[in-house]
Amino acid sequence: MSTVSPAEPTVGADPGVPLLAVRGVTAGYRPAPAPPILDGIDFTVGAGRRVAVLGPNGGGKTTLFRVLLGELAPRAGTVELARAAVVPQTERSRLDFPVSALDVALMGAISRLPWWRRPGRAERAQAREALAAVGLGEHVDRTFGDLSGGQRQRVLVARALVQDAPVILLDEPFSGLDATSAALLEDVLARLAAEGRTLLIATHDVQQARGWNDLVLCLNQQQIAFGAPSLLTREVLERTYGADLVDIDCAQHGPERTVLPAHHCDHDHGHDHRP
Ligand SMILES: Nc1ncnc2c1ncn2[C@@H]1O[C@H](COP(=O)(O)OP(=O)(O)OP(=O)(O)O)[C@@H](O)[C@H]1O
Repeated sequence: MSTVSPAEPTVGADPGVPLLAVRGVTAGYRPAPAPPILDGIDFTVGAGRRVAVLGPNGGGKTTLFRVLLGELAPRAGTVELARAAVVPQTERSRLDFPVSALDVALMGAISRLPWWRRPGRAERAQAREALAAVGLGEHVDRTFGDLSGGQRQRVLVARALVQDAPVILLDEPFSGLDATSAALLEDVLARLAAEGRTLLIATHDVQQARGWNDLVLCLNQQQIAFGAPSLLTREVLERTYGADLVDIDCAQHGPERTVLPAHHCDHDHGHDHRP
């Protein structure tokens, strides 16, 4: 499923009917001859899969998501997907708007409704259901900005559920969450995958990606590798993270886990400790 030759970026195909197919994509913010931000991206993913999208800062994870959402047209190549919803980084959400968790989840209905229809009773019921599905049934009327980071992240997952998209893109959803909040979110994501949704999850946590035992996509402007987490060898991690890779000798990572991206060691800092 994977090779790691730099001259020949990995082309990956997840067996089964693809829900998402990215074929030979090159993309950038400025036209050629400016170098592209992403080059030679080529993978397919079937239903019900979690894909950990790994890469250094500036490696192109968010840019790939923008291409998948149709916000950035590729310079070359094609993207085929039914419909995608995005769960953005919560730090980028406005927290000073006086909106409730229900209001935020309800925003997911707007993209599905014709322009003349405002969300009504059916959509409100759906938003409540989505909030209950992410474990926030008791918090529908709470102000979004007053919720913890983990709760806000789950409200944004509920909004994506209301959009009813088969593919959900999550941009570093675990960033800043403490262990309890991260575990709650992990459970929600595992359930969504079990229901047949495909999740692309940008993360800096290589160990977490290994733990899911699903799929990993390693990006460093080029596609370094795509396939099962077993491909996360030292060589692949070196090519993915380059200078960001550090040798770890702390006991918690075990003797076989001697290299990790630098962010991994920082991921306990700055946590929001409300679940
Ligand atoms: N709107 C933009 N216009 C021009 N360049 C951009 C724009 N957005 C991102 N870039 C550049 O594209 C490159 C890839 O950025 P991107 O945000 O996709 O990386 P990332 O892997 O998501 O990084 P991080 O882990 O830091 O979020 C970076 O060099 C960045 O400066």
